[in-house]
Amino acid sequence: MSNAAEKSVFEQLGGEPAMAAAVEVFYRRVLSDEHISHFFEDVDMERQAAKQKAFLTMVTGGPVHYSGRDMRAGHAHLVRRGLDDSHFDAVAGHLKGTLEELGVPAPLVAKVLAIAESARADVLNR
Ligand code: HEM
Repeated sequence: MSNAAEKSVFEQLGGEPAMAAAVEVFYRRVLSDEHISHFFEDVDMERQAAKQKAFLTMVTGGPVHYSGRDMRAGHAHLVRRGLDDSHFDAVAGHLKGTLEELGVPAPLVAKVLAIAESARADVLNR
């Protein structure tokens, strides 16, 4: 694994410690955005932190593996509450902003966003 191109984006970002920093920034951004923060109101804090970490680890190809069915099931109740493309776009935007704030190189940011984008249909249950 000496070739960086063979590493997952998760590893290229710096693995676990980088994820911890990213979770903090991402969490702050999402919860301070009134367009999407209401979806997180009834979610308990501990579970929320784990969710954010799972989110970032998953979209960067780290050691968390949810199937498409899990992503569908995990967001189905949110879709019933109106979750749509505008909310997905907002979360993707915060993901981008988080990585940029942490100084992640643009090509790597683009890779992460492409991975996140690939989950859109499942997250929105369509
Ligand atoms: C690439 C896009 C996304 C990924 C990879 C992702 C990932 C995840 C994961 C791994 C979970 C935990 C599932 C479980 O075990 O229950 C989860 C739950 C959740 N997601 Fe997402 N998510 C995405 C998009 C979104 C969006 C756009 C929103 C809302 C704006 C959102 C809001 C939530 C909430 C509120 C929960 C917790 C639900 C609950 O506990 O009741 N997610 N997400």
